[in-house]
Amino acid sequence: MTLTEVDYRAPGAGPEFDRSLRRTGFAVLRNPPIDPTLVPTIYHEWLAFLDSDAKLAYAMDSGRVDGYLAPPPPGPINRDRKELFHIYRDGRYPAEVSPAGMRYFRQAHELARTLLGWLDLHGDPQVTRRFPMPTAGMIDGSEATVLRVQRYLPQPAGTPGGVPRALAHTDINLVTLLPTPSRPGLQILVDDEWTDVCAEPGSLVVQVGEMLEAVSGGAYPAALHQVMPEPSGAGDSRISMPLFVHPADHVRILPDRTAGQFRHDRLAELRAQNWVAVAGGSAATAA
Ligand SMILES: O=C(O)CCC(=O)C(=O)O
Ligand SMILES: [Fe+2]
Repeated sequence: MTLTEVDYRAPGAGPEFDRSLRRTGFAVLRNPPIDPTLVPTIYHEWLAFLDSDAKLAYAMDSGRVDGYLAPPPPGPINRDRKELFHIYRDGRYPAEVSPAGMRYFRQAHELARTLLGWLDLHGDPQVTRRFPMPTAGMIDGSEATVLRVQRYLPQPAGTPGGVPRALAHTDINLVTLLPTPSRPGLQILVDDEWTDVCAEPGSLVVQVGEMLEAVSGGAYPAALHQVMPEPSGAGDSRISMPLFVHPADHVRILPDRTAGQFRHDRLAELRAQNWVAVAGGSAATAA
């Protein structure tokens, strides 16, 4: 399948974005209105931070949802081998890095609001009319949105080529904004085929999450995605930085479930399935 890319600045970007989301569950957005120096700066600074022991002072102890989560110990290969740091608007932020991560959070969140507004403007009124409120308004005042800076460890020598770096999953939130990671590997299932989504640096992949699928009665299908190793084998570590955009907790996603309940229930299910779930976003690792 050929990937359609939506140029944020082009006339017709809104309707094209909406069509792509409805047809495939995701869209690749070029020229997003985000300072282009931020993502490379963050990858550079956070690689050094994650290489240091300073990260350990921010451990995501039990009960906390912000901060640093270590990779799983070596062992079964069917676990996502990555370490990560969760940044919430009001959560801990490392003193060892510049404020670029926080600036990115704010700019990407503002962009998410604009993109959800495109659904209100250009979506099928039959679908959006049934939403409990305008889509863009769903994220106003949300405290659950989380920016995850994560590093996949290099694959150990001898790892079979077909073992994913991130197991296939859907994100539980409304939409996810993913700037181009430091290495390729992301695949999204489109028409029953795993499709490589390898956008050029400076682009953003926007994925539909389970809450947007639920609130739209399936009109916007959640993107099933995974991260595959590079064909060359072992490979480098890989940094990616999804922003999991959540509605405010009170927003009614289903007649019997608010966004807060939806998140709580899905995280409980993921824990029960042995995913090491991290409140706020998708599950981080599977055991
Ligand atoms: O690293 C990527 O490319 C995707 C990450 C992802 O899907 C996730 O963390 O939920
Ligand atoms: Fe994901």
